[in-house]
Amino acid sequence: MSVEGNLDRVGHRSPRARPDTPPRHAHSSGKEVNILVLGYRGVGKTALTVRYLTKRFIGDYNSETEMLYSHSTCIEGKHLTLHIIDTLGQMTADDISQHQVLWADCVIIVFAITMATSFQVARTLVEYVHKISTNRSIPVALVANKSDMIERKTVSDTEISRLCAEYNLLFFETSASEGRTSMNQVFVTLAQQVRHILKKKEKLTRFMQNPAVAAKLQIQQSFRNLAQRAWRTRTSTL
Ligand SMILES: Nc1nc2c(ncn2[C@@H]2O[C@H](COP(=O)(O)OP(=O)(O)OP(=O)(O)O)[C@@H](O)[C@H]2O)c(=O)[nH]1
Repeated sequence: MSVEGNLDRVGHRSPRARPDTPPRHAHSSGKEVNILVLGYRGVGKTALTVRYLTKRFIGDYNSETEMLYSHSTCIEGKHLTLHIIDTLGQMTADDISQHQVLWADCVIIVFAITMATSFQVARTLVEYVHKISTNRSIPVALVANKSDMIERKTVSDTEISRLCAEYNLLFFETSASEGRTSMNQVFVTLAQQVRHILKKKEKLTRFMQNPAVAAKLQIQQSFRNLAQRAWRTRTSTL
């Protein structure tokens, strides 16, 4: 297998095993990005992951094992390691591991434009990921794969747009069999988004740690406490 960058296949699981404890890679460290690939069976999760990593479309993939890949790359001039879990196809949200969603810095949800069921499952997966990750904003990409089979398309653009708008999803149309550029866009855009979110968080932390800001926040809090105490005294005397 020809390999782009430094691809290290670090592990795989036994047939249809549920990996409850994904490997620990530093969460949002800025140097490592954890990417989870979800979607109904046969939509092309492996094909598009392998296409991104190796530039190749093999056509026939082993569906019995879940893979974890570690891939070194350079994005916006920074060296990053992408850890990618290519999951076994999900039939319902019950097939997703909550631990994997919590492990992920970003999620790719794939459906095939030729398979209406895969879009319905994608919606369920989007809802599940949204529910599990409410406290941290993680970028989620919806990927419409098999765009080379446009004549057999059964999912409407209106449905897709509605879902993307509802959950603020990034949207990509891809064909693992026809080209690699679109795969690059998916993985690179997500990694960039993760880095931007991290940068914003770091900026906010630095701002909050500034002594002048801390003092100002403390004064504001004291005023708030005073106001609350005064309100409590007034209501208890009424
Ligand atoms: N025409 C076309 N076929 C594709 C494309 N992507 C994947 N396939 C084919 O679709 C089939 C399923 O692809 P996989 O990558 O194994 O799909 P998967 O989602 O990983 O499947 P599971 O592991 O069973 O969940 C294979 O026969 C692929 O060759 C695509 O973009 N276009």
